[in-house]
Amino acid sequence: MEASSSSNLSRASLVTKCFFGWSKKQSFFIHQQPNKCASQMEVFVTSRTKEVPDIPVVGNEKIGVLLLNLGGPETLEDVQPFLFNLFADPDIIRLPRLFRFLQRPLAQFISVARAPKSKEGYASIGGGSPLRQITDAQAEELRKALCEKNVPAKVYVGMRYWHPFTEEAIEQIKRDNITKLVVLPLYPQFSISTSGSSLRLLEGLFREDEYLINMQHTVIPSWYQREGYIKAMANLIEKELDKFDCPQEVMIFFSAHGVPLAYVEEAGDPYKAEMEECVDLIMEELEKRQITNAYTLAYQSRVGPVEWLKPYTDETIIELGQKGVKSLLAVPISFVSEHIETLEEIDVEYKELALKSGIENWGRVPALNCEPTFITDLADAVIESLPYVGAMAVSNIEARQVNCPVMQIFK
Ligand SMILES: C=CC1=C(C)c2cc3[nH]c(cc4nc(cc5[nH]c(cc1n2)c(C)c5CCC(=O)O)C(CCC(=O)O)=C4C)c(C)c3C=C
Ligand SMILES: [Fe+2]
Repeated sequence: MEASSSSNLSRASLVTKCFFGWSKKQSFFIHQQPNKCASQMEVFVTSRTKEVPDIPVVGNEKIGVLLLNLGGPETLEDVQPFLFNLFADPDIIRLPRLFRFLQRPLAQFISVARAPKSKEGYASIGGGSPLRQITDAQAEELRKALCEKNVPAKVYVGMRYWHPFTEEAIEQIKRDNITKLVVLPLYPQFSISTSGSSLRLLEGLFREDEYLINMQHTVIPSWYQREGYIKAMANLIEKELDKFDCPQEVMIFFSAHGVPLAYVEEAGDPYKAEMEECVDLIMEELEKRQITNAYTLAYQSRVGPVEWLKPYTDETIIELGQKGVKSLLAVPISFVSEHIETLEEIDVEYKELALKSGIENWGRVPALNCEPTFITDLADAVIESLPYVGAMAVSNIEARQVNCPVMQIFK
């Protein structure tokens, strides 16, 4: 497994390089904004991190942690410009170099076409994404956990497609004169389309900026293997299983956000391999607790006409119903916060489909959000990465698997 994911990684870096290269236009200015007043547009650091006026100093160092996340529309008015930012990302719609000039017109077209359906979804979960609020809360809990472990640090939130944008967090990091930075994508498993996209953006920002290029930093590329994270997931699953009348008869249904198949098969995205290993590790942890339920992994949320990772969640639910499975526990596995795809797609659409397909008992494991074991583990991940701050990885393969500087991820 390790050897094959290593070769995938080196292939990934080659293919992403030749497909995308780097475009300066990709940075800050691509973000589309709805018509907002200036004061709204200027908000960029989380309100919670703002409440901490002084940056803690350790020796001569000011430590920062940058949490990278996707971002989500906060109002229905934000939905179309948020979708534009998402589809304008060459790591989301991968066009051959020759057709790159079509990226933004295509993003405009797709975002306008998709907005009504997407708005319906956001309307049904209260009119916007909870992602900013949850990520801010995670940042604050992480700051407290680090402080309790005697590592005072300021925690920043940088979103890829909506406020607070990564570029804005970086500007604040510079204003705060942070001297050591740990970059932590809030995605347990690495995908070109998520952590990869955010890190590519950072790479461009660092390359162009004298302060950043000299700032000591490290990246934690993926962390699904961490014991604390695995235990936190197992705890949540165990607790939800106990709510069923016959817990041992429940099928544990891991549902991960999909990616187009070509990401894995052509671009060498390690996402599928990391996802499968992650599920194995969680099941091993459950087995240690004498929980030996049947389980399966499927992929949800596909968009557009191309083939995505299979099996698809909806088709698998129907098949399980046909096979006579009566109890299902859905486990969202690729993302650590509640979001539209847990609150709407799983809780409403898939639940309805399951009940129609003959499944009688349905449950869903909540996202980790600010679960204390999880936050403590994130704090440990940050602390363990500190010795790597400023250190170079030996190879670019190593750079995608261990802590390393941004510049080495796509080397
Ligand atoms: C690990 C998680 C995610 C992967 C991998 C991922 C890939 C991916 N996503 C799209 C298209 C869309 N994603 C949308 C929302 C969305 N995606 C993720 C996570 C992953 N995406 C999250 C957490 C969210 C929701 C944020 C929120 O507002 O709560 C959307 C918008 C919603 C919708 O219209 O359905 C789109 C579109 C692609 C194309 C892709 C891989 C190439
Ligand atoms: Fe997505």
